[in-house]
Amino acid sequence: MNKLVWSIGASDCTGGGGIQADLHTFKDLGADGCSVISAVTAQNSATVSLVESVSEQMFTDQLACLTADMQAKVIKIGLITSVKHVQILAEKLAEFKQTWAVPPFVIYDPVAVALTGEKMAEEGLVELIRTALLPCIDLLTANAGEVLTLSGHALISGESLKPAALKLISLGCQSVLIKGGDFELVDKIALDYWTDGKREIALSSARLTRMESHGTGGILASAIGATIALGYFIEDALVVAKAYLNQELKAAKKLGFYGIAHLGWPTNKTDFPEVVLPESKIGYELDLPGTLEAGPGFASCGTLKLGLYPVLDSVEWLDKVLKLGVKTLQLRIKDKQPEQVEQQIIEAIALGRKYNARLFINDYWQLAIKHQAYGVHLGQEDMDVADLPMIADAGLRLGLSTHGYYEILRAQQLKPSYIALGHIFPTQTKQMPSDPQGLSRLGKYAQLLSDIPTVAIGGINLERATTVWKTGVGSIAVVSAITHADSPKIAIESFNQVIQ
Ligand SMILES: Cc1ncc(COP(=O)(O)OP(=O)(O)O)c(N)n1
Ligand SMILES: Cc1ncsc1CCOP(=O)(O)O
Ligand SMILES: [Mg+2]
Repeated sequence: MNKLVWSIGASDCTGGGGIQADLHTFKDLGADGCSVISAVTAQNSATVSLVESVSEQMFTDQLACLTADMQAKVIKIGLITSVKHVQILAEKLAEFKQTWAVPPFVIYDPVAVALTGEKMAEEGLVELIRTALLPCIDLLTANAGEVLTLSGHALISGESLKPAALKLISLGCQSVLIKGGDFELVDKIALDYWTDGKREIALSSARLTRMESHGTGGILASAIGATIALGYFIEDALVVAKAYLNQELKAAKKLGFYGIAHLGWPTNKTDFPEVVLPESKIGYELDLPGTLEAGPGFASCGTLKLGLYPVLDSVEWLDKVLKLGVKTLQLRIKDKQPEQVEQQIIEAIALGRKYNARLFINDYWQLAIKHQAYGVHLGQEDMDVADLPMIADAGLRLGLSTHGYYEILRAQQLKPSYIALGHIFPTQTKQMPSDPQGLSRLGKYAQLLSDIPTVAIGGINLERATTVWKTGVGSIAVVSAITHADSPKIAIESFNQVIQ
């Protein structure tokens, strides 16, 4: 897999920022890195004493040499001090996007654009960045000063973030992350806001500072780049990068000057940000769309380990597996009108009660409430339309599907009864819009969710069950491994031997 990130920017002799910190971050997160140096800086914590741009020829040749060897999956741009370099870059990025088999994802962290006229930037640079560079950018990561310089919008309140980001998008970049590292809209909270003009994401973390804070924005952008190069969606990359930076900032406190600990992939749940829900104080201030709100949570399943979890499409199948001792199961009937499934739901619930089993109803949450089911399972799209407080008030358990870090953190805020993680392997049972996540990601998610029941789903069969179980996940959900088995009885017994 190509997981190459190019860092285009300046050398920072402290190693705390610039190309040095970028390459270190890529490697630390498991991506590969190359660099194109635009300028060399002599600086320390007190001053930037000299900045020298490299020649146009040197800048162009570095790009040409790298292109000849291997195209980048992600290009991360940092400090660019020369008008000529911006022109070359804009031309080259347009060419890469048109001619490469896989167009690169381009991130721009507009270091020092707020310092025009000083050592870091030539006259006319900002205007050219606005008109020529921004249209080539997939993700602009900007702090308050950079937002002001590039968009003319001052960030004075939560409400001011969205118009500023939309202004930047109107200049041509595909999406914007406004970083809250250098301004505080909410007491003691570092709030990051992302939008592509359609979706919006806000992430909050306790504000952390370090002795020498230059370079943190670049590290965040590099961590996003590395994570995207590894194949994560943008929303997951934002979450992982913020967790990575939090981890670094905490450790750097102990390291002192320029301290960047580079502690690898973040796994500690206290480093991960909270997803801001629309119905929350900050959500209102940001005017986030949607109705999700953190309530008191859903009834508990009484155990962290839900064990083998067959997902079945008829009452006959439920009856068969209940007789074989299954204790967690789901009725999943797709694409029928409620009146067509109500009788089966009634019978399923009665069977679940008879066998004292944890029976979840997929999708039909109103019928599940009406007939007092043990629980409901909902997907991401279902969550937007279902009345979650009503499900909680009725005392039903709730299981939620998730497909990555961002959805997991958002689901966690809702305090569901379990979180499903999928799909893990290729599956024939359902058309999935994304690639399978694999065991390594499953292990990372399971580690993060050690205090809530987790369920792995998608393409899990007997051969794969042992490695899945070793990730620490609390349950294995299966469809075809039971319904296509020569003997469902032997299949269930064999799964139960793995899941102890
Ligand atoms: C245990 C479990 N995990 C995931 C799913 C998938 O739910 P959803 O995303 O709502 O998709 P459909 O099942 O409705 O197609 C599930 N059903 N059960
Ligand atoms: C419903 C669902 N959601 C994610 S994968 C999946 C199907 C799992 O079926 P199988 O166990 O046959 O791969
Ligand atoms: Mg569903």
